[in-house]
Amino acid sequence: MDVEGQLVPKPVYLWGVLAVLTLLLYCWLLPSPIPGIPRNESLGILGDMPSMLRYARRTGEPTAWFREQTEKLQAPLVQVFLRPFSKPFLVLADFRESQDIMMRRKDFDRSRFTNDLMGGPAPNHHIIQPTNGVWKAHRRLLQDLMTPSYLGMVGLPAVYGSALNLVKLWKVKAALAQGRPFSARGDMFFVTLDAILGFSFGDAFQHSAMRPQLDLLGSMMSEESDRLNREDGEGRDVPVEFPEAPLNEYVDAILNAGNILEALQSSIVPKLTYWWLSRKRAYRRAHRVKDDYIRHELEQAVRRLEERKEDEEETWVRSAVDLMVARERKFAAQDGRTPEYYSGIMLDEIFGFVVAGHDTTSTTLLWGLKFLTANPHVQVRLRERLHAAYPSAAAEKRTPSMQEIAHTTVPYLDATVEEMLRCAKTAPAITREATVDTQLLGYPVPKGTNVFMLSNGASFFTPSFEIDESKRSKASRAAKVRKLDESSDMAAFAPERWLVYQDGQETYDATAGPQLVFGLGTRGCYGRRLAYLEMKVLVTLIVWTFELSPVPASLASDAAVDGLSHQPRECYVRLREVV
Ligand code: HEM
Repeated sequence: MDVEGQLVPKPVYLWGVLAVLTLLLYCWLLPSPIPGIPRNESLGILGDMPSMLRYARRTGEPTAWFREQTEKLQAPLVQVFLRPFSKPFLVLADFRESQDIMMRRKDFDRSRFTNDLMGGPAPNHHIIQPTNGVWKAHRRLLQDLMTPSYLGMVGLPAVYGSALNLVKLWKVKAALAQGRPFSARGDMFFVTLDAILGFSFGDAFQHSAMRPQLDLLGSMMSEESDRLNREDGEGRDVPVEFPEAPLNEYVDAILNAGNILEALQSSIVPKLTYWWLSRKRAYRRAHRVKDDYIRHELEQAVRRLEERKEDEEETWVRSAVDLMVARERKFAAQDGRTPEYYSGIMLDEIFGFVVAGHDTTSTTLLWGLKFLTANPHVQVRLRERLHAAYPSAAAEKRTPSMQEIAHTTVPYLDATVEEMLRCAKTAPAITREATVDTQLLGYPVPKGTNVFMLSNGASFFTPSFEIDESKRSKASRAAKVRKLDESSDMAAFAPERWLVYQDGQETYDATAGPQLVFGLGTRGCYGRRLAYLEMKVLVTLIVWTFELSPVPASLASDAAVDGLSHQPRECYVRLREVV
């Protein structure tokens, strides 16, 4: 006993209580795993976050970190802890199970993760909605935009026109570069931008990104070419750096308003990051200019619509915006309300086309150029098939016309584009959220758990993990899924994996390999048909017109960076005209 008759002095007692409380708090904050699902052991309260951030800083590819966890833990389903004090995220590396979740299961839906990302910049876009009445109402406005007839009427001219501009630009660049390589990044960015803006706003769209590039380079004199070659070094392998014309201010604003997504994508607290970034003057300005511009395009479309009679067919429609205002008028009449042509929904859905459809397509094409450059035999085979498919164009030494392309099927082209999409890993992970307590591969999955389904590892580029059939869902077991051939080199770029031969005929088979780049099921990519169209037209015109000659190894690295999509760090081409 001490002098005051206490067993333990008061300060010591208080320190003890504090220590116990701290310990309890620490234990409470520690990651609470889902029983049984493999994970990294001995994690602190920050979970896997430090490891993931270190990896992301070192490589620029956080999505590869996810793949590495499945490889390290040797399991098709693992759990990781990525946000402070939050539930685990599941990582699934199995094509068949991912297909099942997206195509058959009702207990998984759009993840709130998407809302964290897009909810700030585009709060009225359907991508953030669960599959409910609101989502359906938005999609009703866009209905038919991706039908073959609409794509033929609006999508194809927009894509073909911008592809022709690319060919023109590259002819000029090939002549100026005199056999030296140059970066294709800006050109792919511009050509896909024109395609999606032409699709969204129609042929009245004034602000092409490609035309100023053409004007700028077209005006360069031959002395300029000598200067470019002299200044940049004499070696055949030293890349030429071409000047780039600035973008129109509206186009620039649309892109800048979308660029914020890159910062949100890499943030561990995206909502807070959005709150902070959206206060910056540059962002507020870009957002305002972008909205003003879209409103202006909507006004033009409403004017065109009002020049039409009420009951007229939609044959006048020349852009996504035209179709949307026509639909809005129709639905408003059906519902007995005034049309809301300039609502946040209209603005965000149109903005969404550009954001969702531009970077993704441009990135996939950049990878595609790298794959073609590294695989000259694929170029040769594809060019042969194209010449056989368009004999008149080949005989007349001209580019295949838009109509010829629209009405011809070239299986080897389809296979090449599909293989580009697989190997590019443009969207290396698709996310879904459990809407109820459920099960995955035999493990309990609490409601609200997010699952990242990978397309950059096992069952895509390396053989699938062994999975006990009894652990799969009933629907998965019942579905007659084809066992994919995993005996060939899965990591290789080989369009042939998508081809089958029937009666000696080469045929493209979209189910012959694993593909998740567009997601799947009801919530799969809305714009995939437009993306295929763009890729087919651009790959056709590029391979028809140019040989993509090898570039030095120092310009051909596979390094990538995860932004809005999984982008190559560099993409150089060396062009030789072949028509
Ligand atoms: C190579 C090009 C493209 C890739 C790789 C791509 C990829 C994706 C992916 C992975 C998703 C999420 C799918 C899911 O959760 O299951 C998605 C959704 C979406 N994409 Fe694409 N996309 C591409 C082109 C386009 C284009 C050209 C457009 C528009 C014109 C577009 C519009 C959309 C929209 C609106 C959604 C949301 C669908 C919904 O939530 O219901 N995408 N895309």
